[in-house]
Amino acid sequence: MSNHKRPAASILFIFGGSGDLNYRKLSPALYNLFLDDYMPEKFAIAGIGRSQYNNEDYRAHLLDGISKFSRRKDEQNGHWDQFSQHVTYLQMDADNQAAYSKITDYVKEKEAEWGEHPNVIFYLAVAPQLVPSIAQKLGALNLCTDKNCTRIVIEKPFGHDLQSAHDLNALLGRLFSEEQIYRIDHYLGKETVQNILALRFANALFEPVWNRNYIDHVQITASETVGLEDRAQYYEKSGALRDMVQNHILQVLCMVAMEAPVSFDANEVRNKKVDVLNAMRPFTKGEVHENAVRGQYSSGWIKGKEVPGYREEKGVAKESATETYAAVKFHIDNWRWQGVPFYVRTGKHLHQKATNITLQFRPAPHFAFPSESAETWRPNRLTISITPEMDIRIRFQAKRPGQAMTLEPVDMVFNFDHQYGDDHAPEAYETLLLDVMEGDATLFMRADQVEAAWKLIMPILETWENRTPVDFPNYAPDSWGPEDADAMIARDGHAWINLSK
Ligand SMILES: NC(=O)C1=CN([C@@H]2O[C@H](COP(=O)(O)OP(=O)(O)OC[C@H]3O[C@@H](n4cnc5c(N)ncnc54)[C@H](OP(=O)(O)O)[C@@H]3O)[C@@H](O)[C@H]2O)C=CC1
Ligand SMILES: O=C1O[C@H](COP(=O)(O)O)[C@@H](O)[C@H](O)[C@H]1O
Repeated sequence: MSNHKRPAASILFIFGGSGDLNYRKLSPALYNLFLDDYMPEKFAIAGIGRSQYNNEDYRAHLLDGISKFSRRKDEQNGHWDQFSQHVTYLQMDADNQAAYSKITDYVKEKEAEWGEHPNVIFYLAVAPQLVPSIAQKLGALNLCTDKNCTRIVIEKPFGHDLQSAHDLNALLGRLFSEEQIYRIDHYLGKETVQNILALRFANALFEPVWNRNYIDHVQITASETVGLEDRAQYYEKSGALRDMVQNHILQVLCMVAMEAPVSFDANEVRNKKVDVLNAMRPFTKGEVHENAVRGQYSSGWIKGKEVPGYREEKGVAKESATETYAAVKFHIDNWRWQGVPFYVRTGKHLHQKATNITLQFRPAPHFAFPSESAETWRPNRLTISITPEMDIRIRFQAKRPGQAMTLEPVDMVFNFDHQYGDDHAPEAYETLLLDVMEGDATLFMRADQVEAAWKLIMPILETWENRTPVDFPNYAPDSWGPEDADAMIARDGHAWINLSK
């Protein structure tokens, strides 16, 4: 979030250095930061895992990931060779406290080499059950007297429910100060998500209409065409509500609904966001049915490919009740948003990969045009497309050329690619890793935010867990989800907005 300069000397220890997240996302992000001259002048990256690698093999493994997943590949111009000299592999079992001497030794070695004490960043890209034990062992190292130079980054999922998130926060709070803890939500690192703040708070144009007086309702969609993708072990215990709504969607909703921050200080922005979560109306268990819909995909076809139903996927229980789709109608009980429903939905194997937010406006107070022109009239909309399309569009009425007063909805569009070219945007993990090195936590979730989000969805989770879904599977691949979700929004006289490409 800050205007970036090069961070101070830093060592990044990546627990899970041999894992998938590091291979596909973290290493490519660090490499791109290096190419863009954002890495500190003095830096070291140490991947940690039990798998066997020497430094050379490990670097070759990461280069393979970069060649497949980085937005910029190794272009044989010597950059990779320079970057890879900063990369080391530490083979160790994170369950073994004695092995952590490898970390302290490495820090001492770098201190001696660089003649200064670096920031020490621990990135926990490991399964959530390992996090408490690693955090405890790191806490016991007492690595630096100035606490703020040690930082710990925690990947999602942060807890499985309110209680486990609370317990994890309590544990981390005993070992580190809140300023040292960076809870990742990669959506917050997306350019288009950060741009919501610019749109709202750097322009005078939108704020006067950004409220219940002008906005009829808000929709947030995060639809995916992919299915389970071999992630049964994680997803069977998670489901769409935990995987996408509790974190990404609620964080995006907060950015749409928050009050203007006084500054972009990390705590000021996060205070304003948590105010939204605290103002959101919790459901009683009796209200869940009216306000939340779950779904699970059947077998079928998507984009010309035959796919199994969720219950037939590898590692999934035959009678699995895990939802691969969730839609919820939220209410925010404050002056700005009273009476404005926020409809959110997400799902796997849906018709389109699209994450977007639409604010639909109320009609103009008086319609003075000939009655025939009402037929083509459509409500104003402001749509922010986050991924894969990256644009902001405003739909308004225009007069179609001709002698008759015929109204027609047209779009005014700001498209990131057209404006900046298509290699403009850093990946979310680039932004977030740079922020961690700089010590800027604005785009990370604070303890109270995470718990407020869990608190909100707990009644839905508990209701669903106690009631077996009788109608699963209830939507076909390549569709827009279960009919019940259409019925939920239709009861309010609305329909889901499916943007066409
Ligand atoms: N992959 C992704 O795209 C995303 C992942 N995440 C989150 O990131 C985390 C990691 O996911 P992912 O990379 O996919 O998982 P993987 O299973 O691919 O990697 C797990 C890593 O943990 C290491 N590990 C496990 N046990 C130990 C141990 N006792 N000591 C040392 N290292 C150990 C493994 O190393 P080794 O086997 O060598 O010991 C491996 O490097 C999860 O919390 C996941 O939810 C979040 C968003 C996206
Ligand atoms: O965190 C997650 O996000 C991805 C979707 O992310 P996106 O950046 O591609 O929109 C989702 O597929 C995954 O299930 C979830 O864990």
